[in-house]
Amino acid sequence: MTDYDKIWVRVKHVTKKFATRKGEVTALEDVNLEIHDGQFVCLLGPSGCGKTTLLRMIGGLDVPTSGTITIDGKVVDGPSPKMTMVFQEYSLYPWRTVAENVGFGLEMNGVPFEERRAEVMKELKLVGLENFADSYPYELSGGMRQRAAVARALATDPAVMLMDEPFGALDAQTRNKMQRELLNIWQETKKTILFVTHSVDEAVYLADKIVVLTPRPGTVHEIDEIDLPRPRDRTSVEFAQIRKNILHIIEELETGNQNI
Ligand SMILES: Nc1ncnc2c1ncn2[C@@H]1O[C@H](COP(=O)(O)OP(=O)(O)OP(=O)(O)O)[C@@H](O)[C@H]1O
Repeated sequence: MTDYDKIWVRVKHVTKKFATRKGEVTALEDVNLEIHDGQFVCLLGPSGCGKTTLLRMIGGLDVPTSGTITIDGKVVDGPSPKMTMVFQEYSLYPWRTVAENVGFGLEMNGVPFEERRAEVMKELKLVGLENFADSYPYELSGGMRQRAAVARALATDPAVMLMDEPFGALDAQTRNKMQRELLNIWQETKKTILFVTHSVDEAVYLADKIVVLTPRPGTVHEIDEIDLPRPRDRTSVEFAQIRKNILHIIEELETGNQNI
């Protein structure tokens, strides 16, 4: 059951610096964020503002330079079965069938074949790929591969799905279709989702909370949270109004005016 009061992810005063050949790069500075159970949160921001860096740290693939990230109250100290990541480039194993890819996490967790197959088929049905279980990734279109990647993420029943521009490589039509499908999956599974995008339209369409991350040269990164009405309740007029508000907030953040 979804309980909006429960906080799965808490990011507190997180700063991330990278040492590079040209000196130190501050990718994120003093970022704070909370993600509640069942929320669909979109992390929005221009290229290079630190979206992937934040997602990787939440997923335990990298560590903050300072500050803390907790999942369900425990400090993140590496990848955890509570979180799965879906990347833009699908990351499917080419030598495994779709079913074997989707069941990979379960296989690693020692789930027996019959049980695994049943779970895999359930997830493949959810993403509309039940007739492609025994196909190989190269036999699928880009959209179908991304659906397989979503099914693989869902198969291990994570508390939070971290999605890094998962539809960025798809054509506009397939991208729209995948967005609708993801919303349906979200409503059916009640998963908590943190979805990175640089598209304002995608964020407004998908999210019930948008977090805007904006780099301002020479100063700290700004982050602003906008709580939105549930996507299904929105009319096109509301959509346009929300989009306008978000663009205004981004503009204000970029010019450094905090009085919005
Ligand atoms: N491993 C690394 N080593 C050095 N600098 C890095 C590393 N990873 C990220 N950075 C730097 O940190 C900053 C944020 O990068 P990040 O990839 O998180 O941005 P992003 O918002 O996800 O960008 P995009 O939308 O283009 O994917 C950039 O200046 C980038 O060059």
